Amino acid sequence: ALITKAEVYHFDVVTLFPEMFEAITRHGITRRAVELGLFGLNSWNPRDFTADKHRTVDDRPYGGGPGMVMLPEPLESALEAAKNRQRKEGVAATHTVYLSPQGAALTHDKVLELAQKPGLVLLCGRYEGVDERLLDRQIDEEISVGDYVLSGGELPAMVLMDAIIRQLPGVLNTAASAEEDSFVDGLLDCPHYTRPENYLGMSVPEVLLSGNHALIRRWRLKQSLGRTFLRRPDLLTKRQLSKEEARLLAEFKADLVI
Ligand SMILES: Nc1nonc1C(=O)NC1CCNCC1
Repeated sequence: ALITKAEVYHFDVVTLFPEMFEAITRHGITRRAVELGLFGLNSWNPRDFTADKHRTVDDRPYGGGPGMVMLPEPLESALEAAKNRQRKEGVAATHTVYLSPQGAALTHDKVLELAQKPGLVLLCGRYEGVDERLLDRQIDEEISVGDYVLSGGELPAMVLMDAIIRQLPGVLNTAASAEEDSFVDGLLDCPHYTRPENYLGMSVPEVLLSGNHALIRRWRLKQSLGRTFLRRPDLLTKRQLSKEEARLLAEFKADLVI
């Protein structure tokens, strides 16, 4: 098939720790994607937008209490610089996401939705958080990667970026996108095996050595259904099962030693 010129996805990240993002630009699939020019990443450090000698980016909270809050002015300037860069790169309507536990839980559907845009501005918080007036002015959407507290928004930002990058055309080869599909169709992945055939006395399920691709497909689907039932029954409530899937799940349950 003719490979169309893939558009570049533009990330502009506001962060006190830009070096952290080497975790995705210098390794693996995402490194290859940036080298192929499938996405671009610019970072904007609020410290570079301070006006005082000490390059202050945080201060004590009004109302007292522990910890510090990020000052709005350096963030405002850094976000404006980030948005200007997005517009220069041709992103007509910028979309700014703030990563925080107060955001909506990140889902695969949200990843797909954001991957359709031409780019994103990502605000990474540190300390207790960010002055609410900055968020009111600047943030289109708040997203959480889970109900636990991290030291900064950088790792959540990289989780979101990685998931988006994998959706961009030209990033995943067919094998990797097959892996993606198996996961994405709302079920947990099946078990995987590779050499040696006998590992410390443990063998590989016979069906996988049979070369019977119909049986192998069926076994894998049954394992995905069974694992989802055992480990994440909540996912099953959200997913219609085909007649074949319902039958395979029933078989899996019957095989369980109760
Ligand atoms: N969970 C999270 N999903 O997105 N961000 C998350 C987070 O824990 N952020 C920290 C919250 C405390 N201040 C520093 C940042």
